[in-house]
Amino acid sequence: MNLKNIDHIGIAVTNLQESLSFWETSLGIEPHSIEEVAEQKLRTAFLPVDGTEIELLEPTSADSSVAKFIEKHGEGLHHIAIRVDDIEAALAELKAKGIQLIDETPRNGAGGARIAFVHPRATHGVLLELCERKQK
Ligand SMILES: C[C@@H](C(=O)O)C(=O)SCCNC(=O)CCNC(=O)[C@H](O)C(C)(C)COP(=O)(O)OP(=O)(O)OC[C@H]1O[C@@H](n2cnc3c(N)ncnc32)[C@H](O)[C@@H]1OP(=O)(O)O
Ligand SMILES: [Co+2]
Repeated sequence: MNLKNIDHIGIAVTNLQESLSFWETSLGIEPHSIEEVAEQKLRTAFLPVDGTEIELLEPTSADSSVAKFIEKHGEGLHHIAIRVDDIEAALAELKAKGIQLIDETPRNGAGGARIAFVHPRATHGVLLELCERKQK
């Protein structure tokens, strides 16, 4: 499988503005994009950190998976995203190996990315996102 860099690290937050103000005022990192991703029922902000990014995730609905996560675990680290060249090929390879996938076909992510998740049970406790994007 042709894995690239850690594309981003997702952090679940209850209030995007308050969380952003920490990253901006304390660390001096500005978001390069803030976007609502309707399909995932959330709003995201992407903050660049030397070749990778922090993705803040604020749920926009009580039945969003991020809302459920915060309800159970509180705010905090939610997923790690690894960039791949060819997401269909990566998913086919994992499926052939019998790995438990959440998405067998890609969904729409932020910034035009195509994304798919591997179940935390398969990865020993980490929600893993595969992410294909044209450019960054
Ligand atoms: C915008 C986009 C982008 O980057 O472009 C994004 O990032 S979207 C990011 C937000 N979207 C997503 O996360 C979509 C994919 N996620 C999902 O489908 C769901 O959240 C699941 C991961 C399947 C969890 O579903 P649900 O909460 O209904 O199940 P559950 O609570 O019974 O959890 C099943 C088991 O997984 C664990 N679990 C749940 N969420 C976890 C997480 N984020 N990291 C690690 N473990 C996690 C639970 O503790 C539980 O463990 P035990 O079995 O040991 O009790
Ligand atoms: Co993500």
